[in-house]
Amino acid sequence: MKITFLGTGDMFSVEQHHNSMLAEFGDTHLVIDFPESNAKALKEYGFPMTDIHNVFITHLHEDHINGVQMLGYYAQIVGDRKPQLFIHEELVDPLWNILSPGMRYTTDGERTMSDYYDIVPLPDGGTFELGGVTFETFRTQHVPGMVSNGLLAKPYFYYSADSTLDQERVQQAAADVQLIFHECHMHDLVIKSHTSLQDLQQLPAEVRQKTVLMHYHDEYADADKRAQFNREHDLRMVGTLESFELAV
Ligand SMILES: Nc1ccn([C@@H]2O[C@H](COP(=O)(O)O)[C@@H](O)[C@H]2O)c(=O)n1
Repeated sequence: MKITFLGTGDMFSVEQHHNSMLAEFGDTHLVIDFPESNAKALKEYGFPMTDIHNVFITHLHEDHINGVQMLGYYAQIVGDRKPQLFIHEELVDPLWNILSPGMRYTTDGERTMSDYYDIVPLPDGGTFELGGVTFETFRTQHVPGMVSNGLLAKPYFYYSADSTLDQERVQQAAADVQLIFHECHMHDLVIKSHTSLQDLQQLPAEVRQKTVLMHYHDEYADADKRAQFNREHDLRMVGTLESFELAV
């Protein structure tokens, strides 16, 4: 499995793309979240947007979904196939509420969400399969009351999505995967909906060594700054368009 980060920035990032990850495996792929910055990242990476067929949506903060309208239109107007959207069942209607002002009315009449996307609604803890890989979803501790999901793909990766640290879950998953992709705001303060470096440093050394930090603020858009961080820590930061090869 080849993992490529299409973006690693947080909500306020202007110097790097918003956080999103592409996993390529067998003859298929999955993109986690679809910010508008993915269009540029995919072009830079050389992956045509018309070839994006599978997207998992973690939650509905704008920086994770503000490219979903473009993807739907692009697939229909330039491409020839609707993308599948894997999404928690309680997020389907709220997502259409966000998209519909720009997508309901067309020059060919009214449209619904299923005219643009093949929706795969997932229950709490639901799983889905693509290319022989099972993806297990789980609720994350992001903002109280808000539905937000992470992803576990054994034996490949754990993806925290946006979350405070769920230490028990991370430690349990670490035994089954090669890498833990975990959000980390990298500010020297407490943000109640996100994870700090200090939080992640509480993980055992063998878990930290598998942990890759994503979704951080723009100070670390600078590659030299990340390289210095990576030299000084046992967990490491990933940069936009950086890739990892994960063995079966
Ligand atoms: N510096 C920051 C950045 C974000 N937040 C809170 O995080 C949530 C949005 O994060 P996403 O990346 O999911 O869009 C939201 O609850 C913000 O209030 C913050 O408090 N400080």
